[in-house]
Amino acid sequence: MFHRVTSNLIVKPRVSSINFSRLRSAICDMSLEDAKRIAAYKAVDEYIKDGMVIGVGSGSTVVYAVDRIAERTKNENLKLQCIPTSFQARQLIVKHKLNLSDLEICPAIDVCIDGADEVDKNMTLIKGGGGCLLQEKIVASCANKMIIIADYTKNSRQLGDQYKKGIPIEVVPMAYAPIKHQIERQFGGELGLRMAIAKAGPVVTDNGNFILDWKNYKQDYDWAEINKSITLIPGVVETGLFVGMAKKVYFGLADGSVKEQV
Ligand SMILES: O=C(CO)[C@H](O)[C@H](O)COP(=O)(O)O
Repeated sequence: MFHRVTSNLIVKPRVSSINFSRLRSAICDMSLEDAKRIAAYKAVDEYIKDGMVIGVGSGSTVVYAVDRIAERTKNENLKLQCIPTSFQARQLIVKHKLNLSDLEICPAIDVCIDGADEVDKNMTLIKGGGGCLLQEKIVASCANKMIIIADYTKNSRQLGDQYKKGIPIEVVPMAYAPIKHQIERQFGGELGLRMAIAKAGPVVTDNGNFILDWKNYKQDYDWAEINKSITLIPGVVETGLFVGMAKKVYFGLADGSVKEQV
């Protein structure tokens, strides 16, 4: 950076007092939130119809979808039944005074709208960044259509290109160590027990389980096969690999448009 020289004084330009990295991150955060919102609104407007049973996913992008569902429910007097995929989703449904239901009452879901941590070119997903993968997979498996909403950072060619926190695997607590060793031995990479932030010890899921995050895996795996093999290990409850489940993905882009992947 050049400085103005006045007499013998070096005067730093005022602009040097701006913290550019904070400014950049503020701008990026804003456009990322906008990207989530436009994807969520478009998906809700295109898929949610009066009388439907809907699956409500988890995460920060789903918050916008529920905002839109609530707005449309009020304006259009929609009659919807909402099945949550997590404690968070349940709270969102209750907060917006939407009809809360469950799989016992409504075992068949019309549309499930959920977020994702990464989406590859075949629409294989990594989910579970928020630790809700088990209920998310159960609810999605009951849905006629699973619709994904995400910002542009989730759009990937191969799993692992964008999302670096690993593939979540929900496990029964007593089995986490042998499962970790078996997956590392059989498939490579490293698995780490997900630790809580505002609590000492591991994250405990809504179902009372632990989460192992699998990093440094081979990126060109056949994910359907890997998913099958891992779920067969005793103590594994579910993986965050969603293979062949998503019907359509809406990516909110930084320029304000929405890209659709089918
Ligand atoms: O799978 C999930 C939670 O278990 C979320 O859908 C995923 O983590 C995406 O979250 P966000 O919309 O906050 O990026």
